[in-house]
Amino acid sequence: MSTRTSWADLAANSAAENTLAGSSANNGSVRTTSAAPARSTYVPPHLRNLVPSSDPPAPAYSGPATINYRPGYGGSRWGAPRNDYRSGSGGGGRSGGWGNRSGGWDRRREPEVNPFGDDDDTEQTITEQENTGINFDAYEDIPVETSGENVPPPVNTFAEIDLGEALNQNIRRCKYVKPTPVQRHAIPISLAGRDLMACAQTGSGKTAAFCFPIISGIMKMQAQSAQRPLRGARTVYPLALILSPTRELSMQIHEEARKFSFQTGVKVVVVYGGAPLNQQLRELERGVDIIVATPGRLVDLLERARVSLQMVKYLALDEADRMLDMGFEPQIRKIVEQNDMPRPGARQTMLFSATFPKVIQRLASDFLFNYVFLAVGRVGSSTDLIDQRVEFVHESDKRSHLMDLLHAQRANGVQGKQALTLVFVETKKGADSLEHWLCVNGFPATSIHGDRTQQEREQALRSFRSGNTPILVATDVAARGLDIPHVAHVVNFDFPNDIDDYVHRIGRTGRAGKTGLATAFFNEGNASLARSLADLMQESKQEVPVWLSRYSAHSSYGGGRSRRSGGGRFGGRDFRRDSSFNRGSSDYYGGANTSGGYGGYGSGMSSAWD
Ligand SMILES: Nc1ncnc2c1ncn2[C@@H]1O[C@H](COP(=O)(O)OP(=O)(O)OP(=O)(O)O)[C@@H](O)[C@H]1O
Repeated sequence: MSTRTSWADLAANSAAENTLAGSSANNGSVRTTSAAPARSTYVPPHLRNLVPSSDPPAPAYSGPATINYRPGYGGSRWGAPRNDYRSGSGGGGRSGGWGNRSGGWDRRREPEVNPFGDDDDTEQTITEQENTGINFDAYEDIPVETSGENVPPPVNTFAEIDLGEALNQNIRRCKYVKPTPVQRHAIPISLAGRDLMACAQTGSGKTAAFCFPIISGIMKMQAQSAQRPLRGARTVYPLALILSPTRELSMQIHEEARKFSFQTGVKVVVVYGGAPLNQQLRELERGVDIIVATPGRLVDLLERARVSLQMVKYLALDEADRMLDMGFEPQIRKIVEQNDMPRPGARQTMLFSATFPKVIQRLASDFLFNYVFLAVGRVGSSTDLIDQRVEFVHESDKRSHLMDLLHAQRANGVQGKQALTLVFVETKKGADSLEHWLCVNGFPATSIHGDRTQQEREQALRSFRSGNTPILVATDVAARGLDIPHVAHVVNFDFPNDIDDYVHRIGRTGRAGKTGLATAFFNEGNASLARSLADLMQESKQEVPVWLSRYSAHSSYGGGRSRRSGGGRFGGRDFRRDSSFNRGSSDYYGGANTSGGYGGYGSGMSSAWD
């Protein structure tokens, strides 16, 4: 089943929806369950959150509930202003109104920090503007494809979905007036218990699309007083696992999930490499329902038997194509297949990304059971909210060209806290060197890459995010997922080796209905990507320079673009519909079926474009 994504018409109803969302959620399963006849296992509301989510008693602890990753470290190493921004920010502020509610994940031990109130006022105001001034109508014409058996229909409003009152409250606090297209489709599919492979453009709200069903599902489990097994003294048993490829993205997902789960009784903990393990262990010991993790640190915790995946009901892979490419696949298989995690079908699996090459789709189907494929927009396409420019620049001219761009920006008043510039380079050394050069030339810059310490990486991001250092030079470590308001310009100083990386990089701007600018420096060295780039630009209604068309005419698909082929204009996105994968591929399906039928494409499968 499929419908055209059309939610601009909902704008007029948004106020009514805000009201309705609350009342609808009152019918949610939390209440329903507590009123159910079988009361032998009834736990009074005031004790429900005392059912520990990990066995050992909490250690004495008086600090904040969140990991402090905001040390007072300067932004740039090269003389740009040092920033101690937010040094005075603390709790309080915006807890009024909700402070009396009886939620909270573990009130015995410490009060739940209000994630809506612990940032300074400036950022709060920015967030509100972000979401209320949002131009999601820009997505109105995006085609949506769903395929799979009995696909649950999309919703038009949050009020139509039974997410639970506490979560609905948080959605209102986030100022999310209506669901984005991917949310409209993905949330009902996940709430119906179906596995999902979802592809939607950068900045289109995928995080909430997988977080909401997980949080809502755990709230229901808690209301049913679902007990976790007796366990080893220090092992924790999360109910959901969210994996992401970078530390910073995991931290961001954690922050988002904490907001969404505020006062729901659902506890979210993040674990990632480069930060002290002990601190993360202590956090886990205080209780965890949802664990957000980078693969390496999670493997470490599994090997130490500090985390068991035995109780995992929900598995979400953000940036799923990256998680399953050659770099990460062995670790993901180890986590998902070689530990005690329930098999596909016994858990619910959700895979999300803006890009999903077919080879990776095929691999991913190992992890899924009778799943729904959802594509909002063309798989791997970029949003036309991003104004894409490509300039032919020889290697030796790149710096002076960048300088010209930055001077022009300055002259046009496009700079400062409201207009951040993100510059992507290929190598860590290149990032250091360009950062230095920019600073020396009067453009405050900082950098993020894999050779910087975690503290430095986080400080660089903070300094950029706050606008104190309005230029960030980055390797691909910052290419995916990061949601930084006010990134006005993404510069591909070095063109990436894969067109999908280009899609993710430019997707750091033009998010959530806002417009953005992306400039790429292109030269002979990138010729193999000319066709992929020209196609991508055309798809997103961009003007393709004549010289690029000429390059494109002489090049074959490269850098992953060929993976997009196979299908008509809007067809062939779900690899199961692609004849090259189906014809003569009985081995593949046979193999999958013998191991439990994962990924099969049942006879009742349907697919449609609107
Ligand atoms: N329903 C909504 N209404 C308003 N804003 C929303 C809504 N859903 C998400 N957002 C905002 O949109 C922005 C982008 O969301 P998100 O980071 O989840 O995008 P994404 O699709 O995961 O992007 P990427 O592919 O880059 O990872 C965030 O700032 C988020 O708060």
